[in-house]
Amino acid sequence: MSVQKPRTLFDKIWDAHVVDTLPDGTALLYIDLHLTHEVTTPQAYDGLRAAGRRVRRPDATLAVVDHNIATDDSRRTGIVDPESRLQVETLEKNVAEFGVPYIPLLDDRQGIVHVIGPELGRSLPGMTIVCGDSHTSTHGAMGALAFGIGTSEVEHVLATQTLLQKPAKNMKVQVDGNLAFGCSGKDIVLAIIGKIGTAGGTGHVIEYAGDTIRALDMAGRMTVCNMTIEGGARAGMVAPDQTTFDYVAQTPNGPKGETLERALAWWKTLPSDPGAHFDRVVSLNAHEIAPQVTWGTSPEDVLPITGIIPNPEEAADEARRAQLRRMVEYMGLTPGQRLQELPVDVVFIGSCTNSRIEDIRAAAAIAKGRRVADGVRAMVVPGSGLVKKQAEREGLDRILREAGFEWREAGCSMCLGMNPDKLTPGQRSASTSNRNFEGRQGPGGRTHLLSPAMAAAAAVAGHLADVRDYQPKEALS
Ligand SMILES: CC(C)[C@H](C(=O)O)[C@@H](O)C(=O)O
Ligand code: SF4
Repeated sequence: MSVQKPRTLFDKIWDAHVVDTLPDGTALLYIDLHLTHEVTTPQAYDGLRAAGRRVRRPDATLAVVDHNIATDDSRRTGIVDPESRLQVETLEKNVAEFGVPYIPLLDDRQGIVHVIGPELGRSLPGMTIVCGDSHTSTHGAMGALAFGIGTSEVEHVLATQTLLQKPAKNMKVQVDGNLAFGCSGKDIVLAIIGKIGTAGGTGHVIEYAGDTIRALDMAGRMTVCNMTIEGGARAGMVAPDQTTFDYVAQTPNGPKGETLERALAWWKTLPSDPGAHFDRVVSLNAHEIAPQVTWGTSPEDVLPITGIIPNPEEAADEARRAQLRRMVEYMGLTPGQRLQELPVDVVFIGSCTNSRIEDIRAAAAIAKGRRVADGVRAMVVPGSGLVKKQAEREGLDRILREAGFEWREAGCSMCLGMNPDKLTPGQRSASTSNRNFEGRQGPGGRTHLLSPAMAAAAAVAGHLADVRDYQPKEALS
């Protein structure tokens, strides 16, 4: 009798989706869900049109607009910027022509593609999920194999519902122990990237394991998987468990009844087998994680909030010294300065990393009974219309507005400079997004990445602050 080799979660999903394998190991994978947005689809549809092809499975494809749209009332009267307007109009024309389901801008379900997939119950355990967007790794939190693809691959998936993929190596990131007050999924993933570096996951799919990960809610797991891509890995995933199943059961479009029962029977077989081989294992102790904040222009340049700006001259080699000098200069910093002394101009709570209801609750808990500091612009941008409605039902919008935060409509917003929400040159932001390279939030803008609770603390303090000094004053409700 042959005994099957123990397999990882990644191996199992991969094996279940292989249509064919080439001698070099490259596989043609079946794709269960193709999420799409306005930025990376125009050429793909042009390609289909030129070849006279149709979309193979519109029912397994979903389109939404998120990057190029305004997050204030102006969205109701049309997009002002001609380039952004063209992107959105092009998507609308393409989905109509090819019969692809589309969530329009003014629909309640509209939102950031990586928020709405799980929320609607479209991103499910065991699936292969792709999108022409690097942060597709977010959906791995569902126990799915989810990764970003390029525009030519978008065309390939639209036409065939399959994708060519080289096999990846397995990496396990094991996090154990209780998280301290003020720490969240964001602090975990920033600490991981600080440890492994932005190239640390190259060629690997990361499975997050350990009791700290198990204790995270789905939003926390999505935050961790979301930033996996910033650690260089191809995808991040968390094995599905009761937390996942309970989440799926309450989604509007997830499987129900007997279909759900059958799905559950398979989903429960997905977690990595005991003894499954991981090419690399990295371990972290949650007790050692303090609230994190990036100081430089890469997510790996991260420190506990109690840290000080490093001195570039102390770096080991000239290349790193030059890099650090440039970062210190661009970010307008002085070596030896305490992170907590840095005044912020803008606080952005949003993005596919941290715009779910749990993130907004975390920010509101710190903001309640406090005021945004004078001269600080603080904005909260829910990840979807449904998150926004839920927050409003809970009265979180009122708490945040009373504290002086702007309460906006769903979209990518100030995560990237592709819509009216931008930093102006020299502005410093505390941002719950995932990228901090030069100009990411607008030309000349300076970004510090942190968690929603830390962002709210910065907003009320007027400078980067330790959320542990800003314990909630009152319960949320
Ligand atoms: C516009 C899109 C292609 C891009 C990505 O792939 O990540 C964007 O979402 C981002 O976060 O920079
Ligand atoms: S919120 Fe930011 S990271 Fe996420 S998809 Fe939009 S632009 Fe990309």
